[in-house]
Amino acid sequence: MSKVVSTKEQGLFIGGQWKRTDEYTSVWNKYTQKQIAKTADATQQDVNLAVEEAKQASKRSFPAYQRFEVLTKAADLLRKNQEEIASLLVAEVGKPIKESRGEVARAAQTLEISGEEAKRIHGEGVPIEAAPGSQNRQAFTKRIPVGVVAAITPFNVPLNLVCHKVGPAIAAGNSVVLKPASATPLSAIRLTEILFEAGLPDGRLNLLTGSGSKIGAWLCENPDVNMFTFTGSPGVGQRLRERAGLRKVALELGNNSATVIHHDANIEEAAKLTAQKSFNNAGQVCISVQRVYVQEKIFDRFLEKMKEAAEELVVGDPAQETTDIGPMISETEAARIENWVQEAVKEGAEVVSGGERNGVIYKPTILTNVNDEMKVCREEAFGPIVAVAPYKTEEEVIDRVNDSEYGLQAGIFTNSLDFAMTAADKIEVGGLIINDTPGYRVDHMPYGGVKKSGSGKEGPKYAIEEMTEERLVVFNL
Ligand SMILES: NC(=O)c1ccc[n+]([C@@H]2O[C@H](COP(=O)([O-])OP(=O)(O)OC[C@H]3O[C@@H](n4cnc5c(N)ncnc54)[C@H](O)[C@@H]3O)[C@@H](O)[C@H]2O)c1
Ligand SMILES: O=C[C@H](O)CS(=O)(=O)O
Repeated sequence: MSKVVSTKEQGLFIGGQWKRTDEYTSVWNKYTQKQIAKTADATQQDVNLAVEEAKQASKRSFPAYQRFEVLTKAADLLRKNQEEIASLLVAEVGKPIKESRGEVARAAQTLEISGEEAKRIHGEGVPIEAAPGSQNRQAFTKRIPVGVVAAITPFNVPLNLVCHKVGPAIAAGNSVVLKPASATPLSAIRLTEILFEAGLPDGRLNLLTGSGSKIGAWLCENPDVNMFTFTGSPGVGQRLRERAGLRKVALELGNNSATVIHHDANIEEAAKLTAQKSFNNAGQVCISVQRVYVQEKIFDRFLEKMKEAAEELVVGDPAQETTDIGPMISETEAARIENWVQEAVKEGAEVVSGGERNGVIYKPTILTNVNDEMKVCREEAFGPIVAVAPYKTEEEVIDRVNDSEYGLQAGIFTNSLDFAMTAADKIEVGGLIINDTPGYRVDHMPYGGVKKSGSGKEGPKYAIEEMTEERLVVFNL
């Protein structure tokens, strides 16, 4: 059966073959609200077939150098098809074209780095002979692929975050059963085609589309899944961990990222970067700036500069080259954000900029006169809103940043080495970014949070460690 799917009804990809189903779900252009494709709805039988194909493939030889060749060729194919794939992201996410091109470029880097790391997987010698009575023994460790990795991914960065799971899993010698977000599955489907065009052996990647709750449950029920790697909301992640039992689970979850603007910061630069990273992808980014704490001496000047920067952003059609901010993933989500802002205003917050919705578009919104108990400060907004508040002392602001159930990344703009190093010791996050926002990420860095932001690290080198087991081998000579 051809691996090239119809342009309108996309099937499942199992054991190297595209498979049609009885039921399909529509995928919509998030700006025009027009149907752009239909994707297959997997059944439990499909899930079990995909896991079996993955399990059998994981037993077949696929040496590290071949894994390197496949992943680096796939990276090249992503770059070669960048415009086509970026257009897919514009349609299925509503992500502005210039940002979508950036995601394709980063996805290629993620696969390329994964390929390079495939050649660096190693154990270590163990000086077992140093133990009394073991002078005649030798020992070392080996890194062994876990086998079948179930990967479940979110809607907002649907290509690169799939690459952050599929790339390391393949690099480590595993097989993958991938379930992309139901709202944005098309880029994952295209990536699947590209990986097999690059020579990935049948069964090494199996793509299931359909209901997350159903497929998630069926994957948890299947004992041949050796590991789960999930990126998404904390509630779903926690439920998955509960159902996975004793199997490995890597969780990349939510955040309500804080940024601190200290009195010695470069105000213009901080305001521009903070505005950009508060509103890119319509704020639908796990490390989107949501809380901004500004030292009271510079509060008014910073707020004025941030308002200016926010109001320079072009809001509208994501297919236009000039657009900076496109629609949210759905009108329901845009209405939710509208309600959050209205609730904050009723509690005393002031709208400095934005505060307006037009269907799926919610304008970049800056709130002040907020308190730390408001929903816009306490929970994850995952939308184009940011709360800005003054602070007096370094001790106070560190406590306020830490007063959160989340801990993915935080940012501090300061030229004080002392403050920066104190924060590095005291701020409870997986990543602290000095003189930039928490929205900073490059794809080879260790990335992952604490508290309700999850557990485990991504970035190919680190994900590979989690997707392998370290086995000790001892020789009694
Ligand atoms: N930490 C990170 O790296 C990171 C990156 C991107 C997004 N996120 C988080 O993801 C969330 C937004 O993405 P979303 O709305 O797609 O998240 P979501 O949790 O609604 O869905 C994520 C994935 O899980 C699937 N799913 C839904 N219910 C499930 C269930 N019961 N069992 C198994 N799978 C299920 C969905 O179909 C989707 O594929 C935000 O909380 C955001 O912070 C985190
Ligand atoms: O949404 C969260 C993503 O992990 C941020 S990034 O696109 O990987 O930088």
